Amino acid sequence: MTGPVSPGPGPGSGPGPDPARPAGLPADLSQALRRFAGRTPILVAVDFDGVMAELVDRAEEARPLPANAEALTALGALAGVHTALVSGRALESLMAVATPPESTLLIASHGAERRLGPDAPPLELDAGQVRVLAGVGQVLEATARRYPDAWVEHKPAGRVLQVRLARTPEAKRQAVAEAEAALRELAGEPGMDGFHVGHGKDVLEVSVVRADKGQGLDLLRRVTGAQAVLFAGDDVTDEHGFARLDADRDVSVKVGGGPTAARFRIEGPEQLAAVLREVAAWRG
Ligand SMILES: O=P(O)(O)OC[C@H]1O[C@H](O[C@H]2O[C@H](CO)[C@@H](O)[C@H](O)[C@H]2O)[C@H](O)[C@@H](O)[C@@H]1O
Repeated sequence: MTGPVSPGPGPGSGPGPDPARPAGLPADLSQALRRFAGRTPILVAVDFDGVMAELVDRAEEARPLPANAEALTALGALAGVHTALVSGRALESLMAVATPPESTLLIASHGAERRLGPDAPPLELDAGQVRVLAGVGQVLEATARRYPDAWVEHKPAGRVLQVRLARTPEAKRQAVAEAEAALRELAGEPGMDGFHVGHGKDVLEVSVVRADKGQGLDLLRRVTGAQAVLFAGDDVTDEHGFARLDADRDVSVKVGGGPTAARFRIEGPEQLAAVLREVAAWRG
């Protein structure tokens, strides 16, 4: 394993701005990216919805902003840089909307599914998990039927109540509250308590496999041998990832508003490419 590489010229080290470095990021983030880029190997891990891509009404219609996709692909081509998408989406759905290059490592279903090489072993559920998943699906479908434009997304290990299109904010809250109450009842039935409930942006997620993005990042750090990790995410589920980062050597970036443990913040997906390009520029 090699040590930190020479950081090269940067802010304050010359008479003017470095022409190779894109302008526009806050100075403290820029400096953190410079330190991050000076380690080898590094891992750049990015959430998909709300980070690589703008949020849209129908999950299957989300696409990465072209500038983000180009910048992540370019980073992944650099020596000593690993790239990853770390998403709550099912692996198949993530691959369909993100169309990442083969070199991009994929953590999907919040960590329950992964593609770390040419073959991604399929997620296998035991009979008990299959039964619980069916029960969860019935509960969420019953709720969705009562709310026009609510629908249920299927994943190999979970079901998601999608309420983004529900008519009013009150209808969204009520649909989620009803589903939670019905799930509590389900958990009281014999052998049916093996599920985990999480919240996201206009979604109620239920999984029969316990996994989170923090575990996903730990795994990526292990398999890549990364000396430092950058993780950018926008949702509450990404806080599990931020919590696993080291304040000194890693870089955590919250995308958009809301409380967070991340050290840095950018306004939205349209600012991500600048972050990625800056890492590439500091790597030289
Ligand atoms: O971890 P992520 O990559 O951010 O995935 C989290 C969830 O993303 C999807 O839902 C979100 O994006 C949809 C499309 O923009 C949007 O309609 C929805 O309201 C968002 O919550 C996906 O459908 C979920 O399964 C993921 O868990």
